[in-house]
Amino acid sequence: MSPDEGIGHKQELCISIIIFFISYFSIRFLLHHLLLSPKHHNSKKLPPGPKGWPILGSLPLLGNMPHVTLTNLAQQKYGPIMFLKMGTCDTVVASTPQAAKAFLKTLDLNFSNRPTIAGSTHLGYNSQDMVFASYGPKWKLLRRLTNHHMLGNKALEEWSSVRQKEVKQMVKEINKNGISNEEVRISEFLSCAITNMVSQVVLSRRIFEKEGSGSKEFKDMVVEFMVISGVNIGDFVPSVSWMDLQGTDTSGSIIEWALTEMLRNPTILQKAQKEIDQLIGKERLLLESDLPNLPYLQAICKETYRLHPSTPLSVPRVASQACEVDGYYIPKDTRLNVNIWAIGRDPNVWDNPLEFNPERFISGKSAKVSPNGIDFELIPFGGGRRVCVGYRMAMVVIEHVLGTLVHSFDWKLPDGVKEINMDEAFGITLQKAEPLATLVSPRLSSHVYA
Ligand code: HEM
Repeated sequence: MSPDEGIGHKQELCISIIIFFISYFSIRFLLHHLLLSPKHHNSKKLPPGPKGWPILGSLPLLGNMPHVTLTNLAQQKYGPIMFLKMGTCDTVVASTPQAAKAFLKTLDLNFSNRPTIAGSTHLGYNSQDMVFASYGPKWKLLRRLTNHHMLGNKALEEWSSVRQKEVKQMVKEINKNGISNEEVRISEFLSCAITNMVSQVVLSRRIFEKEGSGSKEFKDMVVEFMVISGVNIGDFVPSVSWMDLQGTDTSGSIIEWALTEMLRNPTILQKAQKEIDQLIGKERLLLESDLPNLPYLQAICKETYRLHPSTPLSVPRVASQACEVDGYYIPKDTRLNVNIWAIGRDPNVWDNPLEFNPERFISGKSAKVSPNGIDFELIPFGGGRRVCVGYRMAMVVIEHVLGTLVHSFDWKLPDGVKEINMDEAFGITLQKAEPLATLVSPRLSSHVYA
């Protein structure tokens, strides 16, 4: 190589390096300021939040337990109102009672619609059902009819005997397992009984004659519905909406978590049994009409809603108009997720938040807190005008079934099992990763199980 050729090569190399650095920093600048940074929107101040990746935004950050990741991000870095790019969608997450109240009470009307998501398209008859229907005359009519015929106070009372029959049938079936010393997988009995209660109200017939494989498939379908109603990657990145990226383990419910907590804390179980024994003795099953006289049972249910809410990120809403919350700008069409799980574990609200302690709802500052959407520190059913329409029925069924199970049976772990796995399953509904399996023995007079 001649000296001239050597100098030429060096110049080419220098120019290539300069071009590389200019391109690198230009692309970084563009991605950072135009695509990724959620800090400003047309010079208005957005709530703080993670920057995320091109196209997918913050989705890769969410991991297997989005409610847990979002709680950590809020508590450790970004605060109660957090803004994220989820794929191509602007999303705001409310993680404290005050933040939830700002959206679900103060700005309730502006957030009274739900976004169009996979659940609404595939299982909600193209957003024609009540969960996803646009806020307007049709939704109002559906809510009125549902309250009148199925889920309002009067209708609830009219269907009471149907629910109690199902509970009796369930007790009978569980007792058969108890007598033969077989393990009881409670989630399957619960799924069968509760599905039958709802199907008789909605379809005028029972779906399952007895607990079995059919109930498991139906439960899987319901769980899938809950999963795709919550956070589905395809909802945020339309090009992958045909993929079902969250499968989830199924089964589980508030009642299963409550029983699990009581098995880990036998004094709570015994106290609940004593309360019911003192009220009704051992010669009959618990009735729904007994529930108002069982404050400790009610406190156990509230404590379970707090620590193990079934829809940890609620059902999403969407901003109909741009608005302002706490000095932050929220653009039109921003999705809202209320992190119900984070609110239930907020250390600024709850003393020893990770401890299962029903007493906190008996006396002290939380004694009067109700889960019906009024007190924003405990909102398992959401709040505002789109609060869960089934909350009254859910609360009655949960208290009645749980009370009946602890009154009717003694519960113990199978021989050799020392600890219960408390892991949550991968997914957006709060299922137990490992279904509760126990041994039961009857504790009432034998004629009660006949
Ligand atoms: C433990 C049981 C339940 C929990 C934790 C629960 C939770 C929720 C939550 C968090 C929402 C969203 C509320 C919001 O946007 O603020 C919701 C909505 C809804 N829930 Fe429930 N729910 C339960 C049981 C039920 C039952 C038993 C039914 C009916 C039989 C029901 C029917 C609905 C409907 C139709 C909506 C949509 C309401 C609307 O958009 O107007 N839920 N539920």
